[in-house]
Amino acid sequence: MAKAEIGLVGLGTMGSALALNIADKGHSVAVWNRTHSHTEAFVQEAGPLAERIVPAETHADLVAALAEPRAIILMVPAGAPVDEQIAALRPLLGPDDLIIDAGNANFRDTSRRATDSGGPFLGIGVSGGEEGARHGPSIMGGGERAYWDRVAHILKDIAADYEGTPCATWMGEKGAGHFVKAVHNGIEYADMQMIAETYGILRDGMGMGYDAIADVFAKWNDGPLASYLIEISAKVAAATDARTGEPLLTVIADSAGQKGTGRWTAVEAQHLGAAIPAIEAAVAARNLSAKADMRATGEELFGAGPQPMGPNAPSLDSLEQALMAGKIMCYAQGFAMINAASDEFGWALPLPEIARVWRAGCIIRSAMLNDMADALAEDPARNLLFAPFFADKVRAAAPALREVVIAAQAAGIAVPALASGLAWFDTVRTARGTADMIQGQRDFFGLHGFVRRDTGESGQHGPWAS
Ligand SMILES: NC(=O)C1=CN([C@@H]2O[C@H](COP(=O)(O)OP(=O)(O)OC[C@H]3O[C@@H](n4cnc5c(N)ncnc54)[C@H](OP(=O)(O)O)[C@@H]3O)[C@@H](O)[C@H]2O)C=CC1
Ligand SMILES: O=C(CO)[C@H](O)[C@H](O)COP(=O)(O)O
Repeated sequence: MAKAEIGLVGLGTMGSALALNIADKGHSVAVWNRTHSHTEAFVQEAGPLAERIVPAETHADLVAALAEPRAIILMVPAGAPVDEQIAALRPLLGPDDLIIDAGNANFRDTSRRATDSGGPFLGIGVSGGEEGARHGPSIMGGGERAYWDRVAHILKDIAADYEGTPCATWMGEKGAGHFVKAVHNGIEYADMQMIAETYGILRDGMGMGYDAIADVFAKWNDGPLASYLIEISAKVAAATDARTGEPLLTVIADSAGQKGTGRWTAVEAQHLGAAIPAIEAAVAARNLSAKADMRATGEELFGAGPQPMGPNAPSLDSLEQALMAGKIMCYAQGFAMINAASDEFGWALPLPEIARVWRAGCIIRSAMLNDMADALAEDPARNLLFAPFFADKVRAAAPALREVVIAAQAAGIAVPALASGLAWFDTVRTARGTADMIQGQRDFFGLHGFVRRDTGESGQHGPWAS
C-alpha cells in the first residue's frame, strides 16, 4: 500500500469513528492506539474500509506509514495524554510534520503547544459525538493558517455538509479553534440544562409520564425549537430499560458527568469579564447534581422541593415559548463571549462563520442558527438579542419565560438556567440598574471612588470620606 495520507492516534469513541469517516471519504489513514489489541479489533471490524486503514503497532510504525510532510491527528483525552503523545511523536517527525489535536483541549494549552511543541501544530474542535465523527462532524480549526490549508481538503471531506457547504472552518491562530469549541460546549451545557429543567416541570410539576414527555419534545422538534438536543431528548424520554422494562429515565442516576469544557468556558468568561450566567448556572447545576448525598439529606431536612403545580401549571405553548427564549439567550451569551475573546486575543473570530459551521454536524445544531448567522453577518459586535429578528422573538416569548420561571419557583422546582436567562434579560433591559449601591458600598469601605451620573466626574467620594 502507498503511504497513508494522514495518521490518527487514539481509537476510542471519537478516534475510531473519525478514522472510518476518513477512510470512507477515500483517504488512507494510518492508526495507532495505546492498547494495540483495540487497533487490531478496529481494523477487523472496519470491513471494506480496512483497505484504506494502516494499523501501526508503534509510534515509529505510524510515522513510517505516512506520506511526507506528515499530518497526525490526536484523539485522546485532554491534558497530559496530549503532551505525552506529542513528546513521543515529535522526535520521530520531520520539521514540517504536523500534529493536530482534535480532542477537546483547553485553548490555553493549545496556544502554548502552537509555540512550544517542537513543530507545526493545529488545535481543532470537533463536535457531533460518535455519529457526527463517523458521518460528518462540525470542525473548528485553530493554528497557523498554512497548516490548516495543508489538511483542509481532508477535514472538509469528512465534515458535515450544510446545503453544499462543509462545516469545517479555520477560526484563527493558536487556540482559536479550541476556544470556539469550548464556548460551543458551554452553550451545549446551558441548552441541555434548560431542556432538563423543562423536563422537570413536565414530570414533577405537571405529573406527565415519560411517553407523554417524549411526545411533547418530539412535537417541539417540528417547530421553532427544532434542534438535535430537542430531538434526542424526545428519544431519551421514550427509551425503555431493557432489564426492567421501565422508562430508561427512571433508572439513570440523576448525577451529570462533565469532562471540563463547560467549566473551562465559565472560568474563561470570568477572565474575559463576559457575562454568561446561563452557562455558569448550567455548570453549577451539574456540580450540584453530582452531590446526590447532599441532596438526599436536604430533602430529609427540608422536605422535597418539587410540588405539583396544579392550576398554576403553564401551558405547553408557554413552555415551548419559554424554552425558545432561553435557547436564544444561551447562544446570545456564547456569541458575546466569543466576541469578547476575539478582541482580547486579537483573533478576528468570524462570528457569522461560527454560526454557519454549527448548522450541521454538531451537538448544538439548531434551526435557529441560520438566522443567527444572518444577524451576526449584519453586525457581529451587536448582541444577538438586539438583532431585530431575535429581539422580536424574545419580546414575544419573554412573558412565557417569566410565567414558567414564576410557576416553577412557586412549586419548588429548581430552574437555575431558565431563571438566570430571565434575570440576564431583565438586567440587559434595565438602563438604571442597582450598581450605584455597590459603588457606594465600595467607596464607603475602601474609598474606591465613584462616577457622578450628573456630571460624569470620576474619583468622587461620599460624605464618609474626610
Ligand atoms: N465522546 C464525545 O462525544 C466527544 C469527545 N471529544 C473529545 O475527543 C477526545 C477523545 O474522546 P473519546 O473518543 O470520547 O474518548 P474515549 O475514552 O472513548 O477514548 C480515549 C482514547 O484515548 C486513548 N487514551 C486514553 N488515555 C491515553 C493516554 N494517556 N495516552 C494515550 N492514549 C490514551 C484511549 O486508548 P486505549 O484504547 O488504550 O484506552 C482511547 O483510544 C477527548 O478529548 C474528548 O473530550 C470531542 C467531541 C465529542
Ligand atoms: O465535546 C463533546 C460534545 O460536544 C463531548 O461529548 C464532551 O465530552 C461533552 O462534554 P461533557 O462530557 O462535559 O458533558
